[in-house]
Amino acid sequence: MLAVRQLEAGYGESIILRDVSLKVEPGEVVCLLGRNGVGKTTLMKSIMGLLKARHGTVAYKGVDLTKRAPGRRAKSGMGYVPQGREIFGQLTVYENILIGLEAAPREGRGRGQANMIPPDAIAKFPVLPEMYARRGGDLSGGQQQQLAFARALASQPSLLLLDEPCEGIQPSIVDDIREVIRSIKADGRTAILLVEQSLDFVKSVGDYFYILEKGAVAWEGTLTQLNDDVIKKYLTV
Ligand SMILES: Nc1ncnc2c1ncn2[C@@H]1O[C@H](COP(=O)(O)OP(=O)(O)OP(=O)(O)O)[C@@H](O)[C@H]1O
Repeated sequence: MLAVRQLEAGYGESIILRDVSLKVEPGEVVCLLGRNGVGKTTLMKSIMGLLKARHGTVAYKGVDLTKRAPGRRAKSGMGYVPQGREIFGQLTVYENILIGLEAAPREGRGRGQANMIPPDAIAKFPVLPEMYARRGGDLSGGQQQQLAFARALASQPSLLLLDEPCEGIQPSIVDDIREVIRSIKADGRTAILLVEQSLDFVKSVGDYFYILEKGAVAWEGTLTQLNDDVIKKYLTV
């Protein structure tokens, strides 16, 4: 479903990602690991089209999207929960979710449904409807993270890019997010690419793992292959 091939990307003069290739299939949670600054967020941005590829390709459902803008990638089914959440602080919770809905493909939605938030996106976060009228900026970090998730789910994506969804979040909401990821995985239709620092968390949801080092894939494998030696070599600070 998502196939990144020999991707090279960077900022200005500096090349950050070198020759990165990876795949994510529906029903699978693929985790992207690596120490701080190795290029995980840069890779997520490149997949979403927020950063141009200098070399290589990003293909999705068999279509080469490398030259397409982020909006068109979202309309093709990519949902993005960015690091730091990037909630619109002045907009209400409801308006924030509507912005996610804008990314949804128009076809398949009948008249009168254009502004309908899919019940599925909200059912996973029952606390949100109670806060529809509040400003996004007034929510706690954990509530904002749930909002960012619901905003991404509003477009009913078939690929979810999650960049550190548990960063700075209290344990009870981390548990909620784990359950949401598991339920999305269980439906078998959605592919998930997850960046997360907590090894316990990624081990509890992940099917396959890529480790980046200096912007390149240094290791890849399954949960059982992700042993103490690999962790010590590539992840321990
Ligand atoms: N907008 C930018 N302009 C220039 N350099 C950047 C920019 N964003 C990131 N970098 C650099 O790119 C490299 C990779 O950063 P990136 O945020 O992708 O790493 P990361 O693996 O996600 O790190 P972390 O775990 O700390 O979030 C770092 O050296 C960083 O300083």
